[in-house]
Amino acid sequence: MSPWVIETERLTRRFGSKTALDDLSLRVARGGVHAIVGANGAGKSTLFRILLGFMQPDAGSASVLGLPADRLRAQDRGRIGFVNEEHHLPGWMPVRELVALQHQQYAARWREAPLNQVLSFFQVLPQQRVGELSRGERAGLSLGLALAQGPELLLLDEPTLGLDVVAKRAFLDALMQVGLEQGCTIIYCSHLMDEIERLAEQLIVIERGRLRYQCEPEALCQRVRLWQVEFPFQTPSLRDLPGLLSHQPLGGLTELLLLDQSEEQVRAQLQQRGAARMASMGVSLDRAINGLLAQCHAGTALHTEWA
Ligand SMILES: Nc1ncnc2c1ncn2[C@@H]1O[C@H](COP(=O)(O)OP(=O)(O)OP(=O)(O)O)[C@@H](O)[C@H]1O
Repeated sequence: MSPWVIETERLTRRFGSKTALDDLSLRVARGGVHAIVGANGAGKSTLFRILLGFMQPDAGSASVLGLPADRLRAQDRGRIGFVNEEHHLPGWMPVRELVALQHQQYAARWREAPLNQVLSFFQVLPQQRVGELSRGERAGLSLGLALAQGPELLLLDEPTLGLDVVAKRAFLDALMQVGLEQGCTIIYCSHLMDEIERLAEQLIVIERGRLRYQCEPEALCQRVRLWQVEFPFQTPSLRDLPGLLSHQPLGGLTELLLLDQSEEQVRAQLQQRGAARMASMGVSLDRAINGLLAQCHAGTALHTEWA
């Protein structure tokens, strides 16, 4: 059995002049929750579409559960659960009928218990029509159906988009309680840092269709430091500062986020630029990821890469 739940090799997908995935080589080990983060348009949904066999790459290859993604059979697809923010479900159908239909389709692996657990979590009733459900309840139903498939891999593409804080918490609680109990690998794509912070055991950062970082959240936090610096005269240009992720004024100070720099190097660099006083501190995961994404948006070159 392949140790990788997902493996892509130089995966490339273009849309006209846009390159959504650019030579993306990625390996995801089985088990746990892996969060994919990236700026808007980084290629996350395109990657999911290819992994699910909904779209073909222009070059490179992708395999899921050790099988080529472009040749998944119906029974292989049944091993992969998918939930996205749209929760495409037939509105006219009563929940009971939809559940029966899915049960029929995934009979071999069907697990009623996680579905019932999620439905009671969201207080969804069997006789309700899907179209009458609130957005949060539909999200719960989508998750419940995906879990009932008994998936080995669960792909979640911004599943809590548009949910209020209570529904979001209920969704994540259900996911953690039920999804992880089932032992499936969860790949979670989100822009919401509180969710990433709560769920992710591994982080995958994609920038413009390329893999930039794959590491544990704590490892990323250790690599990013926040500096508060006082420039008594004019603030110099900081664009060429090694490891710079972002900078912004804060009162009379300048705040800098720097990646992979030693204290001594930074102090020397800042003193050269006229800094009078400076202090450095650790950052939360939220801040570290936001710094990386800000840098991705700015399109500045990385001084270090690890992927
Ligand atoms: N069907 C399509 N036709 C044309 N361009 C597309 C299509 N699908 C995606 N793209 C382009 O490919 C790039 C990657 O899109 P994708 O949806 O994969 O990004 P994403 O990381 O999921 O973004 P977001 O976080 O905003 O959802 C974008 O520039 C997008 O405009």
